[in-house]
Amino acid sequence: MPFGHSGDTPTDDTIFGLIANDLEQKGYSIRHGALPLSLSNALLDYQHSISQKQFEEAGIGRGDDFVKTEFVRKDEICWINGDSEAGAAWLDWTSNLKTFLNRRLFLGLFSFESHFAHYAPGAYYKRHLDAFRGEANRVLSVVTYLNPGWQNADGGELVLYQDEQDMTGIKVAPLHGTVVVFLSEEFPHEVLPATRDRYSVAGWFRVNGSIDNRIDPPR
Ligand SMILES: O=C(O)CCC(=O)C(=O)O
Ligand SMILES: [Fe+2]
Repeated sequence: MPFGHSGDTPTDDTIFGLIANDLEQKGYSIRHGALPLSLSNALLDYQHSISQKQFEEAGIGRGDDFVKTEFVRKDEICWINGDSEAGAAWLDWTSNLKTFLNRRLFLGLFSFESHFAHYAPGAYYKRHLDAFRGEANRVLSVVTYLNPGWQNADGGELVLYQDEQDMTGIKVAPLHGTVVVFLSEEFPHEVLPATRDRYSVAGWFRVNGSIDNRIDPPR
């Protein structure tokens, strides 16, 4: 059981229950230590093993609308498929989360896409929403962080704003194993620059957006 739980760590269903309650009450959830440590470690090891050329500069939009906008974001990304053991275990964990949330909250989540992200020192992602034109079927965003030993002075916080008017937001340090989940269309957010490399996985659950009998075409 390579990515299982040791005796006194909470089970996935306990964590999923807490996330579901948060989503029901607030529309977002911030849970430290929610990702099993063995899975966080495996994802971090795997991310370090991916060669630089497999990472791409991140852009905005998809298909013909895709643009690289340095002004908006400066991270590098690598999409996750199930080919690696760590990637498969992550997709398994998020699939279980999806099933749990669909049962509890009737969200109708259908598919999931996710990528590793690397923010070099000074990199950022300006305030944005995750669901925009052509991607209105992104329903739920999930982010987890892979940064053992992160200090407050390292910066790199996610700032989650309650709505378009909120200019203060809630700051979340990108601590190893912290999981943040929020409704993609409701919460503007940004990533502040850090003084060290910042590693994460960002993903999105979508409802079924089938077009022309192509089932929920991916990005
Ligand atoms: O890394 C984070 O904290 C958030 C990343 C993000 O907002 C995104 O990739 O859309
Ligand atoms: Fe985002």
